[in-house]
Amino acid sequence: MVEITGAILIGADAHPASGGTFDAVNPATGETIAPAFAEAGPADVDAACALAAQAFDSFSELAPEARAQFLDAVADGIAAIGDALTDRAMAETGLPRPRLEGERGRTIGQLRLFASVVREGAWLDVTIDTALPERAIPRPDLRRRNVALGPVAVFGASNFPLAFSVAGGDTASAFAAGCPVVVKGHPAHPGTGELVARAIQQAVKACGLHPGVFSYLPGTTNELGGALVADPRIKAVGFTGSRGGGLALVRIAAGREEPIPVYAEMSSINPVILFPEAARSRGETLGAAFIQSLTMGAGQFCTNPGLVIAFEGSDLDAFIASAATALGASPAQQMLSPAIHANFRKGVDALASHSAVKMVARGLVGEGVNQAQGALFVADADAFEADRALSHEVFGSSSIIVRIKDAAEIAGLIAGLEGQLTATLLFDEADEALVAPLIPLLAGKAGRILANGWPTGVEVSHAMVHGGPFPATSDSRTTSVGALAIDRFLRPVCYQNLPDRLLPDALRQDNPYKVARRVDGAMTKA
Ligand SMILES: NC(=O)c1ccc[n+]([C@@H]2O[C@H](COP(=O)([O-])OP(=O)(O)OC[C@H]3O[C@@H](n4cnc5c(N)ncnc54)[C@H](O)[C@@H]3O)[C@@H](O)[C@H]2O)c1
Ligand SMILES: O=CCCC(=O)C(=O)O
Repeated sequence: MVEITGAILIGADAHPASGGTFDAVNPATGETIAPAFAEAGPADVDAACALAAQAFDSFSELAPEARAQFLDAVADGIAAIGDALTDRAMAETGLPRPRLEGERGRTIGQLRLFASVVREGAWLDVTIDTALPERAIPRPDLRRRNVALGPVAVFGASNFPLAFSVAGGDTASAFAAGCPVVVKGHPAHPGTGELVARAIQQAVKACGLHPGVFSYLPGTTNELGGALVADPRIKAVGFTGSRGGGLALVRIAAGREEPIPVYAEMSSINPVILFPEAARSRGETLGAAFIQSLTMGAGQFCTNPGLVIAFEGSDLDAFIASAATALGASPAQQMLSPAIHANFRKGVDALASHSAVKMVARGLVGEGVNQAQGALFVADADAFEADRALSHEVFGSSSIIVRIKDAAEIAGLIAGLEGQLTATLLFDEADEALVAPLIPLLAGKAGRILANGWPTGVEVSHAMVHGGPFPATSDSRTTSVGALAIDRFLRPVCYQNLPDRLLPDALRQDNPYKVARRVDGAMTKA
């Protein structure tokens, strides 16, 4: 059984606290959970980054099969922790067991997906333009492959303590690319973080890798995160969390002597557009389904549907009545931390006291501390457009329904929105003439467009995009979930006229990795 000691894990070592400590807190009781956790400091950042830099050359040039085996070993290690992991995560986050078991499965599946991506080799993007010495202007032999960027700093998210944390999508995709990782642990689940970090540490050892491939820095301070991003040996950053936190890291990264990319996933209200025929034919059913999505995980999903745009009238009234009934009967839910609960309360109170907004339902009041009582509001389109604050994310189960008079208003509302992770269209066939012209507009605003579904519940797959224009992310060209996430940590290098014996294995004539290649413009099979 893996023990939680509160240590800082740097490479193969575990360092007890030498400076301050902090406590894990059970958000359901407010009680601290032992042990005390070491606050990592600047010397730990320095040591972790130095080791990561030393590990880079060997890890980044590892054969794909060996790196895939490492990812599989991390997955196996997390599975082997068993109930101790979900028990600790429940105590630290207040999330229910089935949710955490599902999230553990997703985390393990995500690591295995990246193992398969690494094995398949398309990420290398091997491209060969053979020499044309007889051409009027001779062409040299040109061979391109992708290489890893360098050590990556990962900031675990509070709301997915497994799938978006220590061994979450950022870490898995950085490892897959060949980048050592230094994780700044989220202070709301330090014990969960340490259990996973120790599983990674063991996988590094079992696979015979350089210990600097992974380090774990627990801590509460902004200084710790800032120092990590500022360290010159870090070459990219993965982050999921608040807009303020993400932007602070973007600024630090941009202000370095060598600026580096920050892939921050921050804030989204995930607009849903309800079309007239769908509202007429199944408004009541949709109202109840909306509340299920809204209240999933106490609304602490970045994909939470925080805005519904719908045509005013009796069908919308039926949708609202059904949603209000469902929300009115929905129990209060535990939130992740006192700070997140306080933020939620502040956001809901601001909407509740807004003169142009009407509250139509609240969820049931909770018994314990840090419980989210869902909230549903209605406003008219002109009021919504007049105050940008109404379109800011309220992290938790709060949503606003915006009434429009006609279809002409939708384009203006969409244009006024900030960038989003998702945009959802609820329509029947008879609505399609209204839907079609909006699809290009939504593609300009969001990373994923859904038809007749709900945005919560992200599939981890090859085609998934969990990204979008600012402030959904700080870089809309990519995704933090799914196979494409590996591209964030790669860069292309072209080798011109190198003799075969000096080429990296991926580019050699005999194709030792057996990967598909583009040769003289045409794809060849592996
Ligand atoms: N949209 C989302 O997916 C999402 C997810 C989680 C949290 N949030 C929002 O963020 C709020 C706070 O939650 P959180 O603690 O998870 O996010 P956070 O952004 O406050 O913290 C995330 C991580 O970044 C670090 N960090 C934050 N600000 C920093 C700074 N200025 N410099 C260096 N490091 C910094 C923190 O220590 C932590 O490790 C929530 O109430 C919610 O509003 C949004
Ligand atoms: O909170 C961000 C991720 C949301 C997600 O992964 C999901 O909806 O499944």
